[in-house]
Amino acid sequence: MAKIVFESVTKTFPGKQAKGRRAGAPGGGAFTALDGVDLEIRAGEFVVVVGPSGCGKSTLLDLLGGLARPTSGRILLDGEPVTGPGLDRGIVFQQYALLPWRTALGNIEFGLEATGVPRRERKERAREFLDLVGLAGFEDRHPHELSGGMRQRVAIARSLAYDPDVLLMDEPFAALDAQTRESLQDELRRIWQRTGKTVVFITHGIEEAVYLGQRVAVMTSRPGRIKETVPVSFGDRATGAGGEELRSSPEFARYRHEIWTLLHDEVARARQLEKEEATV
Ligand SMILES: Nc1ncnc2c1ncn2[C@@H]1O[C@H](COP(=O)(O)OP(=O)(O)OP(=O)(O)O)[C@@H](O)[C@H]1O
Repeated sequence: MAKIVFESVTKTFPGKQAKGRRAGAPGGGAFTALDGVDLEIRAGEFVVVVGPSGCGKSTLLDLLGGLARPTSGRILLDGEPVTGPGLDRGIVFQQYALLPWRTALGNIEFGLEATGVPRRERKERAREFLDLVGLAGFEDRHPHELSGGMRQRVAIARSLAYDPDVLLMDEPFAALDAQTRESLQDELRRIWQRTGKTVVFITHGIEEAVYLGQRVAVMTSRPGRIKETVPVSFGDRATGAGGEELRSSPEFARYRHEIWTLLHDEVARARQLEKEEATV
């Protein structure tokens, strides 16, 4: 049984740009962000979702996180429909969403308070996860005393600490500089391999998608659907190859080109749509 199933998931929002002639706006004031999304994700799989701006990637993740409900269709998690947020899913956003008045350790502990873990155990577990993301020694720093990359590490540790089965990540590294982003990508892959979590990761970056994903799901422009999913595997990953070696390999370039080609038409279509809207 698949861990996560999207079954003909459609999401419309009321009252936005009701231009009858557009596919994304069927009239009556409704705006269709997602239209018949079908996707299955296996337990322990790392799936990356890419698509043009505004195609509904975040909406897809919000629905899976239970932060919003589909207009039609359903999302199953372990065979059960998702009806709201739950501790079985951890979410990491682009913005760190850390509590500024709490230390790094305190922020991770905060995530555990809702789970009923006893206080002493909370502290221990928070330390363990701070260690896992490479921040041992930074327990007592407040968010403003940490770099962007470190803050995002704390956010990841906070999501992992309460041991969700599924990690949902919405462009978590987008605001970081290239070097920090690449080192966090390595870190995330290592954590994923070690913990066996199911990861659904959204990005704009084709290279990031190829580097991270076991499968890359490419979405159409608005209204969003899954256009194609591309399985990604590198022969030498098993031998521990990563970083520059992998990024500069011919296999990597082939995947990057394949996904770029799939995205290209969709991005052009999305731009055209934006232009038309700006002139109406
Ligand atoms: N609560 C809402 N009410 C109305 N429209 C919304 C709402 N949330 C999202 N939308 C619209 O739905 C569409 C899809 O938005 P979404 O944020 O999911 O796209 P995205 O692919 O994540 O975009 P980006 O890549 O730019 O972050 C957009 O046109 C957005 O304006």
